Amino acid sequence: MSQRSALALVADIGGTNTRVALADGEVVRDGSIRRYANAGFADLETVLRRYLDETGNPGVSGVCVAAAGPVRDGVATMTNLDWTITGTGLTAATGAAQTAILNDLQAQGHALGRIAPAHLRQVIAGPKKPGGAMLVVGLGTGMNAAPVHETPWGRVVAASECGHISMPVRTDEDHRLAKFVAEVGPHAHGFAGVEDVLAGRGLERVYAFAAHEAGRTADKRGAEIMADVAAGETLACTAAQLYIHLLGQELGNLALIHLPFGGIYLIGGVARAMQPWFDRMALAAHFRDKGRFAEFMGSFSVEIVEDDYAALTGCAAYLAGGGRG
Ligand SMILES: Nc1ncnc2c1ncn2[C@@H]1O[C@H](COP(=O)(O)OP(=O)(O)OP(=O)(O)O)[C@@H](O)[C@H]1O
Repeated sequence: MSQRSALALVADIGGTNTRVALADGEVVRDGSIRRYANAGFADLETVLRRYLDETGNPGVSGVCVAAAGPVRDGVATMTNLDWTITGTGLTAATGAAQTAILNDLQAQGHALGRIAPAHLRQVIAGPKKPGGAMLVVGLGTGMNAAPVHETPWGRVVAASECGHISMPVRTDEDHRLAKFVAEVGPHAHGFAGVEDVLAGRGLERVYAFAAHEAGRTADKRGAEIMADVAAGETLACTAAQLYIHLLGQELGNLALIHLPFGGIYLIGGVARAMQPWFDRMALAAHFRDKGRFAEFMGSFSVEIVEDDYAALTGCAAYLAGGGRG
């Protein structure tokens, strides 16, 4: 990839929703963003063709997509959706010769520094070192994270699949939850990964576990659980407290692995839904609960990104920068 695109198509493909836009160089065109529910489409190519039809078929010379799944040898496999994305498919759907496929968290990493301050809200206070490493953590249909490093050769955003490492286990209750998630709860698959407790369905599993512990059976969707939390319903509050304990633990683990002194950024639908409860349910205390490293944990700032379209900005920046990093 060496050419710069005049007009590019950018897309963020989550497990539930796909957002599509046009970009002039590194700037997402005002008013061009459209959102599609994946359930209504057979594949990404159909979504992109629909978008281009709806926008009068503007010629695009480049396309960059951010996919919620691993990208290997230029092919993305969606983790929570039966779609595979290839450069050939993108060219066939859009006519663009220049294609790039990123993991969605990598795209989010390329957006950092380009997000309007009004879309950022600090949820754990701490210093932010200019030029320091940063970390993006996504809590949506899936969970993942990507470290962001500024180098003399430009920005490098490393891909990972850290949503599929073991969930944090600190207390006896966490042990029981891990066993429940791996063996008993909804969608049990013999393993209790971070995504299994922290993504959208993760919150629902944590709620099912709280019910199980109370000798009940309960099955509720995330938005219903959060409405119950707002209403002060005991089971939902117990689940939210456990969720925030796990989130704090895991964010602390990731901070110690990557040392993001430039800031930690939370994105995704579940992060935004949970955010009003972070202070009341002591996210910062759980984050800093690292024994003799408790004070050190004060070196990190955590912010929520309230812009649901930041990955599109990241795709545009990546493509305009020549597709490196
Ligand atoms: N108010 C809410 N309370 C709890 N969970 C919610 C709420 N709103 C959305 N969610 C959950 O957020 C998830 C969707 O988040 P988001 O829109 O960030 O997903 P996505 O971009 O499609 O997913 P991903 O990129 O992680 O695959 C779903 O699991 C949904 O259940």
